[in-house]
Amino acid sequence: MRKPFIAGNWKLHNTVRESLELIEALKTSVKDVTDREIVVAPVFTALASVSRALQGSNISLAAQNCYPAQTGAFTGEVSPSLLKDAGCDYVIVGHSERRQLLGETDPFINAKIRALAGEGLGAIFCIGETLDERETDQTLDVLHTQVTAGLKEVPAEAMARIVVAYEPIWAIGTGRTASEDQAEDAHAFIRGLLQGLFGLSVAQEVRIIYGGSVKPDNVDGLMAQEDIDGCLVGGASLKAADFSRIVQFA
Ligand SMILES: O=C(CO)COP(=O)(O)O
Repeated sequence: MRKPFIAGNWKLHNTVRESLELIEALKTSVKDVTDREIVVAPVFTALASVSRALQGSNISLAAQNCYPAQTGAFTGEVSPSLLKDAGCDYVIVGHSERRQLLGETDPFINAKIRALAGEGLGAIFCIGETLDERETDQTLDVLHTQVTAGLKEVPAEAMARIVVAYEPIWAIGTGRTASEDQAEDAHAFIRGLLQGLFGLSVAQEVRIIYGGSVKPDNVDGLMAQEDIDGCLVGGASLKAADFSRIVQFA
């Protein structure tokens, strides 16, 4: 039985004060939820404060990025061990915004996932196709490449802490969600890829979550699909009422 995993990716939003206001509102509205894993990913500068505010709550903390080395001459970068020290349980890796805007490649993303696994941290591993790739029937090829390259040489034991996020790029921030069938087809395909890489029992345990314009009014239908185990929410995670409704999907 896969526990639903609902994560809010705050992207480049919210000062420390705004982050704390959002967290206080969210803590109150989801305090009775026990059957779902709830995660928020603030900006780096708010991690320590949000971590303190989350102590004793049912919400976990994620960072939005990491560098695949623990220490060294890497100006401006942050390592998995420092993120763990700051209170993080998860790190988002491979987000399409970083792939597209910052040129992150599959091997680099793979190195981050292995570094996180080595530190015992979870990864929220994002994959997904562009609109052009979908329209030219390349979606499954793209997902195949991203999954096999991103999870190369990742130990099967680490998969218990890795959540795969299917985020079709054309659905991110556009208000255009993948249909329930489109999302379910992609998720079932990804689960099959995981089975090929790690075997049936691992594939059945890994949470595969959907991201791309998830809102209070479409979450219930998405979550009703067999292979959709949660959501990675951008815009709607910045409003406590919307995110709390998404967490408490029907
Ligand atoms: O990129 C996303 C989450 O990582 C999705 O963003 P939106 O929910 O704003 O479409």
